[in-house]
Amino acid sequence: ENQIAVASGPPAFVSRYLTDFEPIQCLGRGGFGLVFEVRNRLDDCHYAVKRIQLPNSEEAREKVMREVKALAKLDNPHIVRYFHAWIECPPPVQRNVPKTPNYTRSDAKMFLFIQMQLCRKESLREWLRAHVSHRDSYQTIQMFNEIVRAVEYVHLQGLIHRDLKPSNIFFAPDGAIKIGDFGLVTAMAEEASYSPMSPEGNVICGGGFSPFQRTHTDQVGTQLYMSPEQIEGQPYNHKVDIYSLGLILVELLWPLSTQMEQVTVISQLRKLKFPQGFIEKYPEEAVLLNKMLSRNPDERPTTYGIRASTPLRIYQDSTVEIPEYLHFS
Ligand SMILES: Cc1ccc2cc(-c3c(C)ccc(C(=O)c4c(-c5ccccc5)n(C)n(-c5ccccc5)c4=O)c3N)ccc2n1
Repeated sequence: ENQIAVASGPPAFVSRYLTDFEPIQCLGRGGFGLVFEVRNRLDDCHYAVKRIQLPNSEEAREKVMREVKALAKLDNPHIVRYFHAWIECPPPVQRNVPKTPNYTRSDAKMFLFIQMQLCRKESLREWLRAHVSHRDSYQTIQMFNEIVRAVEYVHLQGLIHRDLKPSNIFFAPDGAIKIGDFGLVTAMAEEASYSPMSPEGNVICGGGFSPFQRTHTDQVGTQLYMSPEQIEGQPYNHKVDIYSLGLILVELLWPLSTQMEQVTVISQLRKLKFPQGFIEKYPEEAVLLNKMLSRNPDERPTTYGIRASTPLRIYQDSTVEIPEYLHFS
């Protein structure tokens, strides 16, 4: 007890990310986020870890934490699987900022890490581009049914996805559809000096394009699938997801080979103008889509109404009858 504590300064910072995981490759980067494929050093499994630089404002920070608490509770075969989340506060970095000769600035940043199931490298966006010539309508409707089931689960939790689009729909290693929010904030904020993603100095998110990095063209898609009420800043509800599902259904049924064609067809669909020949080929789907793409959210069906519709009815578990009053409420 006579020991005198020797002041050794603050404890050395130990990054949980660097301790528990070996980075394998960068999967995407944005202004405030990075995603890496990692190998867990203990269980030897590969995961995806998203690092989000927490905003400075307390309100914005609480919003991010609400998102994490909500996603952590989701448990559905068609929603990307959550494993763990934690926060790291690396020591502030002192560096000379060249603006003035003696100016130095410390960077104290907080990072949120989210560990999720690793999906296949291509999203539905890439899948749609790669499967233009041969596309089996039974398979695509089956895929759509899985997406609808996932959205139905989200709605039954009292949540709204708000950003359904092909680049937010991935595939599990076994091929099952997985919805999530695979995006990263795109405004390129100043890269934090502390970058836990490059511990050995050899696995970094280079400045170059990475498969999931959002490009300018990708920005074109940012609002393409968004409901009118969201774009116009009006109050909205879960029916915003139904609008996005309508546009996704058309893209699954009607192959679009270029980004230009995609933007043109979807822009027309937003005015309820279908591509030449679509209504003749898919008359029942067109009836459903006219409701899903209605400007009036109340006219759009619920996910129950979608699953009970003629084009999708055959894909349902026939023992479960969906009551009529749930088709639109
Ligand atoms: C090949 C590949 C590439 C990127 C991946 C990213 C992820 C991923 C990671 C690592 C972390 C989170 C998500 C994700 O879907 C998110 C989700 C989410 C959304 C819907 C369902 C499930 C999760 N949310 C809410 N948020 C979020 C968190 C804080 C603030 C704002 C958004 C997400 O980041 C997410 N999709 C998982 C697997 C990946 N696989």
